[in-house]
Amino acid sequence: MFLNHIELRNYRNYERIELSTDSQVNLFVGPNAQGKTNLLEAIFTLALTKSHRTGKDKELIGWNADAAHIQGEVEKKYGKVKLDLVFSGQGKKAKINGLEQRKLSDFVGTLNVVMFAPEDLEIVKGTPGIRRRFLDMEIGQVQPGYLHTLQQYGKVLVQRNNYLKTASPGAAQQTMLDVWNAQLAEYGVKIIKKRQSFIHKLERWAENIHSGITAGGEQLNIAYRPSFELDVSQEESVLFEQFMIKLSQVRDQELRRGVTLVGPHRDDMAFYINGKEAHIYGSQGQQRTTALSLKLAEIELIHEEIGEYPLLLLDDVLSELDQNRQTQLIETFQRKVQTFITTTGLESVNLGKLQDARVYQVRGGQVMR
Ligand SMILES: Nc1ncnc2c1ncn2[C@@H]1O[C@H](COP(=O)(O)OP(=O)(O)OP(=O)(O)O)[C@@H](O)[C@H]1O
Repeated sequence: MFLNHIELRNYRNYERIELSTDSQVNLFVGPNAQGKTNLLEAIFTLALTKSHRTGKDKELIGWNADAAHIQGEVEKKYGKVKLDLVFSGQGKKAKINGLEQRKLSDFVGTLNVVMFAPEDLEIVKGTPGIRRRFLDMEIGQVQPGYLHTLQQYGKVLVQRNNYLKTASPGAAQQTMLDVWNAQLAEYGVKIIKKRQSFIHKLERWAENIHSGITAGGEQLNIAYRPSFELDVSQEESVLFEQFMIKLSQVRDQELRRGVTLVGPHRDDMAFYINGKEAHIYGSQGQQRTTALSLKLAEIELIHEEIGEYPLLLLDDVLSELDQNRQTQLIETFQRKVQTFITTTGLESVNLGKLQDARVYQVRGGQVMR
């Protein structure tokens, strides 16, 4: 797919810009704090209705404004689609070709993107919460129904936690808890199955790509780590039973602590290089290569799932990569993927490989060709 055009109004430090982005490779150059990341963030947000760097939508609205607007025209296999997204004090509104979408999950997935930024190293090094966010955002892009299930699970989790905090001992309490348990397990198992399938496919691509980048020197494996011992390859009905048994086993502990101790909200995933966990034993370079392999794998995975390549957004990462990894990255996208790159200077970019790039200067919320 291809982003033809983007328009921002009161989005972070952009009061108003209209940009035609009709080139395969778009390079945004400028000093620090001028709005380069904000621009990529806007494209990412137009795809997922959420920023990659904040969970607080309010931060996206320009300081002197009440609402932020992002509009874009996307060229897809079946034709052009116009996307509109508005953030305001009342929440967010999303339109596809002028038609307001009742559920945001119906909007997500129209535009697909893969972002690679320095902080992606945290997917390998950081906390389980960062990996869950990565999983959820990526699965949600290709299977919008997943986000709906995730929301339902989140609602049950909040209510169940509230109940656990206030419950007094007795038979009535057990009956009520049984109701919450069944709902938690029903949505939880759906999430677990989707995560398992996504990680399995991601591993297939990432293993290959990683081996290519390291000239066959390193084998990358990815493992799903559910919050309790579970054979995730089993059918949903079997997993449901196992989940319910686990909930009954941790019941007293949960009542004491007033919080749900097992379920997808505590899942994790692990990366192994030549059999050793990258998080613990990997060098900074190996961890960075792992993050890069993951991102490149995502591009292929999205293509496999939806039949079109996503946009690739590279935020200030080229200068961090050595020549070999830069070449691998450029060669991957040059053939098939529309790419948006930010950099503070062209000297760190392998321009020989980016002959047809369109270069834009970014200064204080203005973008010039
Ligand atoms: N809601 C907002 N309203 C107005 N300006 C904002 C808002 N949020 C951030 N900014 C401004 O945006 C600028 C940062 O832009 P951005 O993060 O895109 O920088 P950048 O060009 O990518 O720089 P770097 O190369 O350092 O990453 C800062 O000047 C910041 O004050």
